[in-house]
Amino acid sequence: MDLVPHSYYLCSAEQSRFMDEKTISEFGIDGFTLMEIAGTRAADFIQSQLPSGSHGVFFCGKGNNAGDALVIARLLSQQGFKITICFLSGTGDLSPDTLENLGLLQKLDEDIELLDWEDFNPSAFDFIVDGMLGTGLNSDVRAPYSDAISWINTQEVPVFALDVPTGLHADSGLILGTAVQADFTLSFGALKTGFYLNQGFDTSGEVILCELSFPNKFKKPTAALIDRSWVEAASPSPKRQKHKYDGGVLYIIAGSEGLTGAGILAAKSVWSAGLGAVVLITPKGLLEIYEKQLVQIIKKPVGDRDDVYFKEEHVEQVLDIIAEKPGKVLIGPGLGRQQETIRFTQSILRNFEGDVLIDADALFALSKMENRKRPEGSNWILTPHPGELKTLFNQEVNDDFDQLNLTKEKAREEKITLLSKGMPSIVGTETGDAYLTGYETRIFSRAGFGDVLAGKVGAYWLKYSSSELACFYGLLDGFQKAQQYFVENSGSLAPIDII
Ligand SMILES: NC(=O)C1=CN([C@@H]2O[C@H](COP(=O)(O)OP(=O)(O)OC[C@H]3O[C@@H](n4cnc5c(N)ncnc54)[C@H](O)[C@@H]3O)[C@@H](O)[C@H]2O)[C@@H](O)CC1
Ligand SMILES: [K+]
Repeated sequence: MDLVPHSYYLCSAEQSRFMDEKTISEFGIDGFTLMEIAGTRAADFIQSQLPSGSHGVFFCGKGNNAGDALVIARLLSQQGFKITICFLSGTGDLSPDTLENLGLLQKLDEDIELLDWEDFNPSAFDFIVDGMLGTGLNSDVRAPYSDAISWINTQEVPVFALDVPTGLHADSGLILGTAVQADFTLSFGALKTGFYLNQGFDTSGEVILCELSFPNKFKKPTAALIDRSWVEAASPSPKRQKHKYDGGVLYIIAGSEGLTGAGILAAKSVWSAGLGAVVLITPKGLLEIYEKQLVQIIKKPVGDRDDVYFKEEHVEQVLDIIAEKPGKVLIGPGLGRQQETIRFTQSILRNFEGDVLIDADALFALSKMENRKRPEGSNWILTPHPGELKTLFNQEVNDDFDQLNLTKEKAREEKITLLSKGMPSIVGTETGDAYLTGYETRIFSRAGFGDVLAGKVGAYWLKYSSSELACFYGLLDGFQKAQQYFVENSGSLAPIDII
């Protein structure tokens, strides 16, 4: 996680509380000051979005989330905004800092409307601020909070959620009962994992990080967001190649009768990432197809003319080929699930002491393997989709939060790099770190895109020698190509064209 700027860290509610408490008790900045900073940053943002004189309604609970809302209300009232504040649980039981902020608000001369939910009279507001519940949410949202949420979600004016949209679980991104549908979420101190998991992506709107004064040493994130800016800054400059084999060769072991498309997509994807040294290993019976489709790419046939899928008897030959030049292996796309192919794949995985990217049908073969120990000196990247992840580790994955936890846990336990495809896509590393995409990646689950992604990951693995960077670039570039294709072709999908 050393390479990641802190603004890309993703934290849980507990980690947010931890940073808060440590900053207050050990570092010496009190909670009231932190609340003032949070509110100031949020007020600046809201002000930048709206004309002065706008009328906002601020929904407040009784915890510190409401305190943030009261700071914002106070600051905006001084800038010509009209303010209505609606308390969901009255004002008799406010947290100490929130109560203090209510006191400050009442000292102002401005005409600020303060009322309880029972007296709330829906009228035309220009914007809504959600200061009901933040990281303190601990169960399904109760009335009257749920009633307020129902009303908020029918309004067409901008909704600014403070820290977390009320009802969204900050860790899992699951909606507890009901949740505020935010246009903007102003997240304090650190981004939350829940914005990018499960319903979080569709509930949080645009996420804005409002930095607080938490010292970096207290930041212990659950994961980090993958972003091109820091990924590029963290990449070593690729070694200048004199010869096309200098960076090593990517050997692709793919394809079977009826599934040659997967091998073609993967090989073209590697090629288009600018990697010249690609060798496609194929059963001899399929060579003709590849000769027509992959003119630029070197093919090495194994077995006999009537072999149209890999068999155990090809293992020796394949091991000899991949030992010819230094490089890495991509195994899986379109291999098929014949018993003989499964045994072939397992034997390669058991015997090859090098770097292997395991995808698609090779993941299936791996999941059927009794002893899954990696050979000494080998490094593995696995790229399962959610179904393959379940089969591989024989565990239920009910939602994205499970997927994040399982990906982290298994990557660390098995000392592998796990790129778990889905929305979001999650990368788990052998050191126990996790990274996830904060953008639309559902496209990778469409037929063909998995092969394109595997090709890209393989190419970048060779280029940078880092399995993590390989996964990040695969996800960034694969997505960029797919998105570009979508725009140009108004949504129709044909992966063969996007590589
Ligand atoms: N120093 C601090 O503590 C800071 C806190 N900050 C803010 O404080 C928030 C956390 O404050 P709190 O821990 O007080 O928690 P919240 O303000 O999120 O809410 C806690 C209150 O909500 C009630 N509650 C929990 N679940 C409920 C449900 N399902 N239905 C109805 N009521 C429910 C609890 O009984 C409790 O009274 C953060 O999200 C952030 O907005 C920021 O101001 C930064 C500084
Ligand atoms: K909130």
